[in-house]
Amino acid sequence: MLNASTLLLVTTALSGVMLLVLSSLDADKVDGVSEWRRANVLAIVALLLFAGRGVLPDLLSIELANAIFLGTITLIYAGFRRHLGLGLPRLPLLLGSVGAFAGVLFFHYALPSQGLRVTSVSVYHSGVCFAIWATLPRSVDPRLRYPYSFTRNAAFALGLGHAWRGAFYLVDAFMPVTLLDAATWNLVFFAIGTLALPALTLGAVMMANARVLADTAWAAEHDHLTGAPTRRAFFDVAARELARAERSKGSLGLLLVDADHFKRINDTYGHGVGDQVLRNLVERTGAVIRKNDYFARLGGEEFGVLLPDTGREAAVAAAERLRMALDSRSHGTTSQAGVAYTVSIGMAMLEDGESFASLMARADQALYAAKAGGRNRVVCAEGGTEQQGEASGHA
Ligand SMILES: Nc1nc2c(ncn2[C@@H]2O[C@H](COP(=O)(O)OP(=O)(O)OP(=O)(O)O)[C@@H](O)[C@H]2O)c(=O)[nH]1
Repeated sequence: MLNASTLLLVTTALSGVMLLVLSSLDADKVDGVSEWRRANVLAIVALLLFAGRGVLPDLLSIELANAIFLGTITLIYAGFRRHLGLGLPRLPLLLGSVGAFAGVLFFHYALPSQGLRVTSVSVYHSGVCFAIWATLPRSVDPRLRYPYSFTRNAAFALGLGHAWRGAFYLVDAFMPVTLLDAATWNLVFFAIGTLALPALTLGAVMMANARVLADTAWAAEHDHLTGAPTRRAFFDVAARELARAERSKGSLGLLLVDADHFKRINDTYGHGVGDQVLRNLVERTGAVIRKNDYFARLGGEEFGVLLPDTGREAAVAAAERLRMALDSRSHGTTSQAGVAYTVSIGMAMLEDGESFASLMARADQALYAAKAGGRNRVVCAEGGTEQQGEASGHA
């Protein structure tokens, strides 16, 4: 038969399991994990003290147990705030927890009422659960959506549960209640009180795992130096765009962008400045291309831009606009790296039934022609051969 003592032991075991799961996460890499861990350690201590009611002195099984339990929910909340990069509203938490603990003391020694002690503690727990619910954002990266909505919903349900628990014991404030009583309502409210922590920790673990996976996926798809998408991501997007263009009989343009005399920049100013030039190139390109265009670092100082749904003329104009935006000499400024640089661009338009490898090869030939033609220019490939000078820039 289920009774409160069994529930206490099950919840203690659950907190132990949560602690083990949290230990598998790197606290240095995931913000909030150390707070969640400490909360579960404290929960185990508090639950064991609650279970010792009648055996241990009241000071331990009531005052100390409740004080620690107030600390656990506070730490869980602190973990969520830190995980989201937010500061902690210390004053409301301090006032709330001190108020709840004062209630425990008052309704133990001044006006003894087990029910009102439960109400004092429940009001604080309810407030913190609603604060967690309000803190977690609704719109997040799709990869984080499920863990966030699970945790928000759990926090909201627990906030309601605690509020109900507080109100229930407020109404029957002076009825003799024993916390470890097996009465049905008592058990339900007891479960709400004790299972809140494992439920919120489960949400926290799911959020932390999703964050680690999302960060890993981001790192695999983005270049460490410039933050631009990688060659691998570029080819994935290119395959999708090629299929889409074929299906809708739409047009697809490709630009290969290569920094001019980059070796000279490295040799003259050092690799650090070369790196800054690459970052600057990525930043400026991001500001010039349209939202629908896709830009990636293909390797070294070479970049690719996919121009979906773009006709030839518009693609030429986009390439020329990009070349000019990257030519710091043309508007009399230098890059943030402190050195002027230019780029050459090879452009090709997808032809009927053409593979992406062939499109790349034609854009590459056009880029080669742009370099051979004096650099700082755009050359467009035409069918199997490139057309020089159609949109050439200044040499
Ligand atoms: N600083 C820095 N340099 C890089 C990076 N990746 C590649 N490079 C350098 O880029 C230079 C490319 O040199 P080249 O292929 O000779 O081309 P280039 O000097 O730009 O000459 P053109 O392309 O013909 O105008 C090499 O010196 C590489 O070491 C990087 O991430 N950072």
